Amino acid sequence: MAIVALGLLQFIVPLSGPWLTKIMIDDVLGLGPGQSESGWTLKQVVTIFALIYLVSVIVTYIRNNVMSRLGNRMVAGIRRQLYEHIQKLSQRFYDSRQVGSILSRVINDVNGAQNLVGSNVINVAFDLIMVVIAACLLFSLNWKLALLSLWILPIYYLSFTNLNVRIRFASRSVNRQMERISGVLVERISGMKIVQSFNRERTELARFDKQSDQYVNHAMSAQLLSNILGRISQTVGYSGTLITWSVGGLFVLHGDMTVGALVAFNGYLGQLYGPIQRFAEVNVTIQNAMTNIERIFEVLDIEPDVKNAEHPLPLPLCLGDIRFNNVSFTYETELPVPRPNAGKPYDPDIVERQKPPKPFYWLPPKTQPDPLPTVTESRVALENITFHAKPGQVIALVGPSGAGKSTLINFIPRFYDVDEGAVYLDGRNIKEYDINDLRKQIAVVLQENILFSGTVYENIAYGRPEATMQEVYEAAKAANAHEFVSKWEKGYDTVLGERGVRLSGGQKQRLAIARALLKNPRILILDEATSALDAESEELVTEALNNLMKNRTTFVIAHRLATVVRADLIIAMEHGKIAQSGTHEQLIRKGGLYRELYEKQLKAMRPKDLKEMLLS
Ligand SMILES: Nc1ncnc2c1ncn2[C@@H]1O[C@H](COP(=O)(O)OP(=O)(O)OP(=O)(O)O)[C@@H](O)[C@H]1O
Repeated sequence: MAIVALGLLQFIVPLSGPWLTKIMIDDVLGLGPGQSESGWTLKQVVTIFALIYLVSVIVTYIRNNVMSRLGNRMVAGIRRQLYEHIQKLSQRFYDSRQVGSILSRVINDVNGAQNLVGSNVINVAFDLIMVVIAACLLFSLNWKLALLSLWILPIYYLSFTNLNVRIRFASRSVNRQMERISGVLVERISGMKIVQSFNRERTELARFDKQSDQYVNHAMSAQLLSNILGRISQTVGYSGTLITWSVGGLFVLHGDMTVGALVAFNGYLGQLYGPIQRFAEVNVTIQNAMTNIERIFEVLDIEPDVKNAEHPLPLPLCLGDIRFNNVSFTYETELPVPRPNAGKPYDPDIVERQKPPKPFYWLPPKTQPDPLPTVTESRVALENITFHAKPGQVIALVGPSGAGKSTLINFIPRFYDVDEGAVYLDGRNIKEYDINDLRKQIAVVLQENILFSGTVYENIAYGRPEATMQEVYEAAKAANAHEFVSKWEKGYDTVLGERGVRLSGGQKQRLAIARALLKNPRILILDEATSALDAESEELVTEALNNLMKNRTTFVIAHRLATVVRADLIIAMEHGKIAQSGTHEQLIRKGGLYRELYEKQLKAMRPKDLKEMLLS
């Protein structure tokens, strides 16, 4: 409201200027008829001019401030909404996108959208009102001259209609190309060790150059079109002014118009053409921002596929009884495909520019972004999985690589939902529970654990920020992490992560175990560390894990025989199916996949570990 009021006030200056000029020339300077009756003095006119200028400066200052605040707040709101939304999306969303490309939407597209929200659109709206008022005033001053100077506007309209759609297409390519650049860049920067160790810097730079060049090409096409539009509107403006001076001059010479009226007419003509030209200039920014907004909505429109039931059941505390009933699951990954008839070999680094379908538009067309063509690649990962984990049991998942072990554990915290069959927790379908409550009961410790930048304390208390210092110490002690943390000068206030202390694999793992312990979950999901740890670390980690597993239903992707042998239920998987299940003794007796795996691992074991395992 305030902006509109201020915007309206701002009209006073440009609109009253030519009118006062007319009074100045015709009445005060005495160049028009009947000047003696109007009674305007030079002092009065100059004072009004001065007042109007002063108001203009103040109003513009306030308006710009209000607008930038509004723009920034709106953009911050959009960014928050986007982040909130992508947090709700399941792993399916993250499977088919690069981190950099998601980042590009949250950072680059939202920034682009700010250009629209920040200033241009509101200015354009005011400018449009200004154009209408200026046109009315032109007609009131001299309708014949007004008609003459307005006839060229359709040229502008048609060029705008036709060039704009092309600018929009080019802008879409600009943003898509930026997304490709971000995708590759984030991947390569996070994997810089690999790039450097394989001496691939030059190749990577060449790839970056290729992507960048394409970005420049797209951006240049958009700017070229915009430049053409700008020059057309400039030509329209100049032609209008030329017509006014030549025909209006004749009117004045024949006494059909006063000098003041002609000058005022030209002033208003400036207010008519000015906004049109301004619009042409900011057009590329606006079109770009519109495509940024399209892309933000593309993400916001993705329906989360893992979501709460309409009336979710609260789950304050669960027993941890888990039953998989005939669960099947297929990964569906969307892969880009070459555009049909593109005529060039497909290059994943390059976004080809799409051309608008029609050569000529009489009306501004509504264009939707053409989705990039993809093929869906399906991979059956699990078939008919049925088993029962009783509260407090340890379930060991074993099997060759790619058998489906990690996929199986993803359904318990609902990182994905099953395609067929169901997972039951304490006798009810897991989908019936409130998803936040469900996740409160589960802790996940993976092989490659992620710690965030922040202090040791913050990392351990990540799942329970309200935990007391004492609770954090106890969790760290049980996880065998207290000793190494307390040796550091700043102890639990030591900053980890990007600009902080780097941790060894074993230390990371123990902090992740402390984080899980503090959460005190009923269900635990573990992906055991493999050979990455040295003997001493492994011993400490194993002890920590044993502490963590006590009295919880534990699913463990087991790499160590000691865990497997002691498990209450061993599930041996192969090609997405359960090949065998039972206890160690049962499965050894039966023979088959499990015994083969067991014997293979037994041979590879260190004598010390073998002794330990047999004694335990
Ligand atoms: N995000 C994904 N998108 C598509 N396919 C996937 C995805 N994750 C896993 N797969 C496929 O599903 C199958 C099972 O994979 P999964 O990771 O569950 O096996 P795993 O037994 O845990 O293997 P590993 O012991 O090597 O970790 C494999 O064929 C794998 O290629």
